Amino acid sequence: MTALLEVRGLNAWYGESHILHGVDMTVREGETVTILGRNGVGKTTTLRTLVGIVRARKGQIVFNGTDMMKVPLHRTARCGIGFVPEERGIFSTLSVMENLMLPPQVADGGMSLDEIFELFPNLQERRNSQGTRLSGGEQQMLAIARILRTGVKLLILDEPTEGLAPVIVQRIGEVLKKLKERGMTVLLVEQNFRFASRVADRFYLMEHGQMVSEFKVEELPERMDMLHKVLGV
Ligand SMILES: Nc1ncnc2c1ncn2[C@@H]1O[C@H](COP(=O)(O)OP(=O)(O)OP(=O)(O)O)[C@@H](O)[C@H]1O
Repeated sequence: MTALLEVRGLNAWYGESHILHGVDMTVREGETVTILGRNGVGKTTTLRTLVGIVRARKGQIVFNGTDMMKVPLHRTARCGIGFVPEERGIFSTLSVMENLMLPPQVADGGMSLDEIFELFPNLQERRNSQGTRLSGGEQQMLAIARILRTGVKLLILDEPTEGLAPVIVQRIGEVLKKLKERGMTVLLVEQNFRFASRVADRFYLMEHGQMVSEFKVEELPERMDMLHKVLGV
């Protein structure tokens, strides 16, 4: 598999606070990769730095052949990276339908409304509901659906299952599996280890602003002792 995203020696700062200390990671085309780690180690900051929200950064980010260090935040989606933040980023005063009609198509391969509603039947039922009236799970699905409309090649998700009921978590897992079948590449941060172990092909474990370990899903059994110690899973 070819590397879609290559990150080398990535450092990032919030003001004086040095948060990322040389992050190295690779995401290959079609893979689902999960970043694991305790609270506060820099997982969210890694995603925010990759997409260019955190600009105080140093190092290399190459995506699909483009040097992302030179790309302003508003051009990130055009380059093919879509980001769903923890707070989801939908327009809560607009309806489901309006939220789905707004995102610009940035590349070929953006999903049609029919495809979106096939993947998220509940969004079709709620098509006229305002964002604020949606459940947490529906909001998360709408946030993902909005990104899928654009045609990006890499979907980045920050804790997509946070605060959601087990049945909804399972639905999101099914969505990610279907996206994988379509060839989508996904990078996510996830605290829910059970969920992550079902959807991911590969994991990075993060500590103190660096990736300290990298392993495939097949290697999970032999890593469980270490993960138990670090994450308490
Ligand atoms: N906007 C900010 N300004 C200053 N410091 C921040 C900011 N956001 C996060 N931090 C700090 O950066 C460090 C890394 O935070 P980050 O959110 O990336 O961690 P995380 O691994 O995603 O953990 P969590 O699961 O708790 O979000 C923490 O020490 C946090 O307090």
